Amino acid sequence: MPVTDQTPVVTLLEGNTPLIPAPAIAAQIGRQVRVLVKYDGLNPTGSFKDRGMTMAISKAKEAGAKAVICASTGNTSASAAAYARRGGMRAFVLIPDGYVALGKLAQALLYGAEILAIKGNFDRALEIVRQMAETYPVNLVNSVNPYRLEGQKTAAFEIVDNLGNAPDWLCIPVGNAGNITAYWMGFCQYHSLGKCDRLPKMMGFQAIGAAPLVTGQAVTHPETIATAIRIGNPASWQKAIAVQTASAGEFNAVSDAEILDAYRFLAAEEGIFCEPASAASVAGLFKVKDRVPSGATVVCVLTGNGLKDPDTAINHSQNTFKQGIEPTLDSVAKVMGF
Ligand SMILES: Cc1ncc(COP(=O)(O)O)c(/C=C/C(=O)C(=O)O)c1O
Repeated sequence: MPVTDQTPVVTLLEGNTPLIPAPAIAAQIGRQVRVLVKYDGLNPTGSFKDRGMTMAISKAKEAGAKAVICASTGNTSASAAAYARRGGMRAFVLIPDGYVALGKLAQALLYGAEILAIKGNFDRALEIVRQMAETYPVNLVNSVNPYRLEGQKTAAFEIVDNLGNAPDWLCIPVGNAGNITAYWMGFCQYHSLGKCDRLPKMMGFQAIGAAPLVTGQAVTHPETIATAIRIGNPASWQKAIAVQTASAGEFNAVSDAEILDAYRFLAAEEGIFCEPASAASVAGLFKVKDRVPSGATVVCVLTGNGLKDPDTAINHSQNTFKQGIEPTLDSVAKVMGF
């Protein structure tokens, strides 16, 4: 890691998230395919961003920064705020007004972020914060900051440490494309250290309404219910293409309906509540399941905790609950069907 004894360590003990076997997903594929999910929603602020933020904020503090800035669809702003405030710095966050999930807004507010909700999307916000960091004394902590990727690559380290090798396939949701780039960095670094004797096929998935890496064209008005990946012009576009080429990987698109089906399946069949964007990795695996080699080991990255987006959970749950039940044993037993 690019740190020295002089680097202050701003940490919330992020990382070391569980790699959970997913037998119900594997059963949908068959052919002795093994599926595990890397549940990075269990990081301190509830998403994988913490891995990169501990590094970016520690290095910003080392450089004497007094303030950091980021554009965000929500998770970056929550994580930047938590770590910057812990590091004694101000955190300015630009978010697309009206398109940030409730939990993420709650976090940014409570962590003390200085929130600027712009009348534009993430891509426009990113353009502005890049100009801000060039003009004013604020340190940019979006994933164009290389220290973010250096932190996020640790998830790949953990997967290899846990499996004893790299998986055959890695399925991951893609927005700004920093995370897929970071995972590949981690697998390659571990491979060069002899910690694994293979590299995974990197399978990136985008929402159909926000899939520039699939179509090859930037999307001016990206739209998807998975607001975390509602991004039309990925900052790490070229790096992601390089990962696709080097890993013989693919970028595929999944519909919002497919994302929501996988989102509900993960919760109701595996007991794992992730946010909609994260479920794109499983929706994508389901979509290409006939092409998974028999006996392969597949890891799907679940990038954010489901609690981040309670509105989508309530509005798109296919579950209901009965109300106004009389508070007696008989009434309850009757409703339960006894
Ligand atoms: C849950 C979740 N899953 C996947 C992604 C895509 O990762 P990248 O491909 O590295 O962008 C994001 C990204 C969110 C932001 O970009 C932000 O928070 O500003 C996310 O929050």
